[in-house]
Amino acid sequence: MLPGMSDVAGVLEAADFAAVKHKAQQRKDVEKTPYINHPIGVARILSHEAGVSDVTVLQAALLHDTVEDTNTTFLEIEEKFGPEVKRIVEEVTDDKTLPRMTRKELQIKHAPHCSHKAKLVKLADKLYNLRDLNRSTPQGWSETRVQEYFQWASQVVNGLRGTNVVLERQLDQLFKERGISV
Ligand SMILES: Nc1nc2c(ncn2[C@@H]2O[C@H](COP(=O)(O)OP(=O)(O)O)[C@@H](OP(=O)(O)OP(=O)(O)O)[C@H]2O)c(=O)[nH]1
Ligand SMILES: [Mn+2]
Repeated sequence: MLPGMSDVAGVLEAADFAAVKHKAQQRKDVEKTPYINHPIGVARILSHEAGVSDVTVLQAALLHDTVEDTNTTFLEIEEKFGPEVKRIVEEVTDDKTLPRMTRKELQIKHAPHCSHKAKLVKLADKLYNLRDLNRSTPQGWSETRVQEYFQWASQVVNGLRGTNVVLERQLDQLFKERGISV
């Protein structure tokens, strides 16, 4: 964030940056929802539900999929938003050069070692994606694949516990509805 920039301006700067980066992308649902709805929704869960007001966390939430899913580099994030935001985004970024199963296993393995701020972003990301799965099934996903995503997400969330009571309670309710014991 540039020196002298207010908190509100800094958050809007991240929202604008993410919107530009994700502009050609859509969600996997039938309506082809603009991808930017997801990072904005994740930041909103943190501010409106989890009670998070830390600007670096809200910025990282807005930016959390830019490196993973667009041509954005960590250097770009660091130069524009500083080392702390860059570090959080780095912690929540999967290495897309790895096979999908490996990436999924690594998320379970790495979750307990994330910083508190990265854990907040990861919890809100999972909560948004699980609610989204309940709202609309992504194109090409079977009911089994949806259930497997819930199962996997519960394992990641188990490594993120003790971070935010509200988010964890919301997630536990969704797992319970799917018959997943946590
Ligand atoms: N539920 C849902 N997810 C969608 C939709 N469109 C895109 N996604 C994204 O798809 C990812 C989950 O799909 P997977 O097949 O499991 O993972 P992959 O894309 O990384 O291979 C999530 O990425 P992510 O945010 O990076 O989270 P993560 O699950 O990879 O940690 C999620 O944001 C949609 O319509 N519904
Ligand atoms: Mn995400």
